[in-house]
Amino acid sequence: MNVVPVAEGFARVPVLDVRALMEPSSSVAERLAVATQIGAACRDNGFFYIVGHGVDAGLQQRLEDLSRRFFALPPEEKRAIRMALGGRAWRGYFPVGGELTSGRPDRKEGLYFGAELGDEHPLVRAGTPLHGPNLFPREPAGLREAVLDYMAALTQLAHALMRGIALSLGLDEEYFAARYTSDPLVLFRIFNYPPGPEHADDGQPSWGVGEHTDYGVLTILKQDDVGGLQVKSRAGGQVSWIDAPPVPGSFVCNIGDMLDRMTRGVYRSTPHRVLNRAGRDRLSLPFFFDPSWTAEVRPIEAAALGEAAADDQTERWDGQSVHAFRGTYGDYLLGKVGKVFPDLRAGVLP
Ligand SMILES: O=C(O)CCC(=O)C(=O)O
Ligand SMILES: [Fe+2]
Repeated sequence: MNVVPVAEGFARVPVLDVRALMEPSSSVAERLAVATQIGAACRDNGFFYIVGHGVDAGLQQRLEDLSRRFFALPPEEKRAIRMALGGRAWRGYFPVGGELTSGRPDRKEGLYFGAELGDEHPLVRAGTPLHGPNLFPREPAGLREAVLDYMAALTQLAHALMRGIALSLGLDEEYFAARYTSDPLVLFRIFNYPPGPEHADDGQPSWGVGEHTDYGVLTILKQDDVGGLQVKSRAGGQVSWIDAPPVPGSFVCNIGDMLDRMTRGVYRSTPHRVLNRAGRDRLSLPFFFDPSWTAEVRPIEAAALGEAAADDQTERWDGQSVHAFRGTYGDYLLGKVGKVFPDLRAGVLP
């Protein structure tokens, strides 16, 4: 496996070539070599770039171009698919300031999507939050197909990466699929971070997204060439914020709370945040690969894991423990998303 050389300054978010996980013809040794690199990154900062992922560059470009065209539409056209119209499925458009992190509005607008499920799907019929049909805009034409094709491609990629993560923990390659992700909860977002003053009226930085961790298992993020993503590093026992700048052709991967929980803190869900200082719009497209809604996520009993890490509840961005929680992944997620969109919560959540 090749580790792509990176310039000084962002060497601490490593760039990994994951080709061997994508190709059925690769040898066990080749797959293990990638897995070892992934394992090291997960034990270190919990963030890594991937290349050699095989996701079609033309599809990515098409999605990026169409997304820019959507955000450039007049506000009333974007509001035609506002999230309030998505109901329990929790889909659609929200304007700048419409989403909160730790109670503060983020300086971003965005589109929420998920697996496209019709009314006949059992979870939709049962009124399960975050499941249902997407709200696609009329304009620009083709955005619907691009989003659906991209979600399909990233779902395949996520399954392959989960096989690598399983190998990295000394587990059977199908460990996660067999227990949690054969029917994953897939959530996909397209964000536009507009330029603006670096500080809000109260003197705080004007975060595009405030400090947070992701909730599920694995996040695969496509970002444009603007930059602004920062990762909380604990390298050498020191807490510092390091940049995860754009690397052409790559995705940024990071692990979520459920993998932190499963590994008893050995693989941490690392806090991150975004500040767009570039003076132009920043586009980012996070894809969240989560356990199925009804899964109860349990610690892995594996010798490979060694000692559990200490619970980091007191240091966590929201003061919550990912280890003490009892219930299904759906329960966990609802507790989180209700805080992100308090207005919507009142209308659609149980
Ligand atoms: O836009 C980014 O770079 C990160 C977005 C993010 O962290 C999230 O949506 O969870
Ligand atoms: Fe995130």
